Amino acid sequence: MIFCLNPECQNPYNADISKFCQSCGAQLTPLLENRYRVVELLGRGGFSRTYLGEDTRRLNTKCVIKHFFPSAATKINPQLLEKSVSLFYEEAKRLLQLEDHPQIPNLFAYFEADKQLYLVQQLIEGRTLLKELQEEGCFNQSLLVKDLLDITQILQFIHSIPVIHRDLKPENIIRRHKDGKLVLIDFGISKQLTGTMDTKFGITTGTPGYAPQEQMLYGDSSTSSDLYALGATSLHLLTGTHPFYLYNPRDNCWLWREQLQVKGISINDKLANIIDKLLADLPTRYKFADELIDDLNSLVLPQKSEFIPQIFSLTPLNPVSQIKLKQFEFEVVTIDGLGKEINRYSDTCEYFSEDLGNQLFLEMVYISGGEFVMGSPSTEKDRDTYESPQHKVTLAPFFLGKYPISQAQWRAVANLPEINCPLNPDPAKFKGDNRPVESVSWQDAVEFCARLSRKTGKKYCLPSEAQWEYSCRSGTTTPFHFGETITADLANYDGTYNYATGPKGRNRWETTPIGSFSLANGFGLYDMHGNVWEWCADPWHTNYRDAPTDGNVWEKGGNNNYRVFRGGSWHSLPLVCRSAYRYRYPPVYRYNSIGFRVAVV
Ligand SMILES: Nc1ncnc2c1ncn2[C@@H]1O[C@H](COP(=O)(O)OP(=O)(O)OP(=O)(O)O)[C@@H](O)[C@H]1O
Repeated sequence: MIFCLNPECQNPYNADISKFCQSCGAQLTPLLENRYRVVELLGRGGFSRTYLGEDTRRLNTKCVIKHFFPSAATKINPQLLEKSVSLFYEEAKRLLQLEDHPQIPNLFAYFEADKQLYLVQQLIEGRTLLKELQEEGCFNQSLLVKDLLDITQILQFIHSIPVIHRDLKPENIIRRHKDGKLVLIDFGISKQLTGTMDTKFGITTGTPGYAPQEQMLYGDSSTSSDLYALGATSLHLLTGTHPFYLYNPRDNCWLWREQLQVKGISINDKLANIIDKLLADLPTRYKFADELIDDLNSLVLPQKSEFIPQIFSLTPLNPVSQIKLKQFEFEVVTIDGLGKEINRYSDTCEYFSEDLGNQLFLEMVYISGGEFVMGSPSTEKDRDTYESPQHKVTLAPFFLGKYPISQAQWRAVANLPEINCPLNPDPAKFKGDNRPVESVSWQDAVEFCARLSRKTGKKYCLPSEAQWEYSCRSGTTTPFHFGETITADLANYDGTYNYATGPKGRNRWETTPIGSFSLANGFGLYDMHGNVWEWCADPWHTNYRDAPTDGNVWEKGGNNNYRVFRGGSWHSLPLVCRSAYRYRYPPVYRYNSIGFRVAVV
């Protein structure tokens, strides 16, 4: 069977031998790119058709083929057409960028054939939540809470990039048959948040009923708008009524409680409050996924168990104060706001080398103590409230890894006897002995430090947030240790986006060997911006109010369900690579963008 790709064709199924469609006469293409066979139509959207396909070079495994097909009105408007093409390309880019998450389809291919654009992605075998609702009826409370938690964790991941989905609704969530997990699809109007990007796309701004007003009317979207759409999705699943019909725009109020009453459905007050907060106006709405996760967890886990790290405690047998230090030379560069080099100098620092065996060494740089201002000023572009208030911190001297831990170093330590938990000796996605290790959780990193401490008799640990920021800034007060901006020639991040007035560059789509940029910061440390995020020891605090001023790990009042990481990664926007930027994940999460470097105190 050959499927006719003419979107207007009324009867697209043709016999295998046909060259032209027996219904519309269009020329037939048996295999796209000599590889992908279209089998049937799955759906049609604003500017594309989605087909079920087969990959003939992978034993005819099923896949999803999206065909860019703008409407007639779009085709005759060059500006609109150009924007639609770029959105289609962005969808492919987004899938590639997010493929690390198991609940987002992988991108298989993006290509042009016969002057038409196609995107091929992983088929998620399952049922959309809309279909499930239509076939099984309204969701009960406990299923809804479980599903909300699952989706919110996916949102937490995409928001950390930061990407906004902008079209969350039951049609775009599939429950995967094989494991019951939810998968988020259709990144067709998703948006990468950058401080410099125009928020008005001018094409499509979400689905009425699900997208909040600020997104529908002004094209403004944020992490909060996806959470609003999640609230509207909950209402649909709970009541079986499209959220469009549950809102009274004249009186600006929701009617979902009335609807539940009519249907004789009652829900827990806490869940009702969560839904209210998801659908609230901007200032009072949930802003971040993890606030919602905490509230949902309190519904499913009445006695919430916090993750208590078992940190290996040891009195150093081999205090670093007795180690004879060596010196190394390094080069430092400063750039102006346009990314042009304005200063280059050489300097020296002291360090010691830890012998890991087999000619493998871990270089630890001496960081002299001192005072610095932690956090970003309110004038810093794209800064977040998390980074405030700025406060003075005075630190004692310590040692910090010259580079993030490499895969060879990881393997050497992972093969040492276990202390608290097993370690995968080869977890990284981007293989290479000299590339940074990634796909390791905070818990794994703590175990690494414990094993290394036992082997060496020194007290290895993750740096505190204060130690990390002090080290990264190395005396600078600018957004990056390089200066007012950053360029893709100096660090590994998504250089197709720029910071402030800095230039755009390339996106490498993978980690780079540690130290490959050959430029250090003022303390002799490499790769502090980009390459891999680096776990810090601290639990999460939403701002620096009451933060300690001695640079130690800030345990008190912290949320142990999250641990902080810093510095940005190979797929980060430059704004999140800033010295002051901070983010967090549960201590058990592993992603191919997160690694760590170690400290010795
Ligand atoms: N990766 C996938 N796995 C399984 N089914 C999919 C996948 N992607 C899309 N589908 C199915 O195809 C339908 C249409 O796909 P999709 O939502 O991506 O496009 P659309 O809504 O038609 O287009 P637009 O991007 O314009 O919104 C979905 O509702 C879903 O049923």
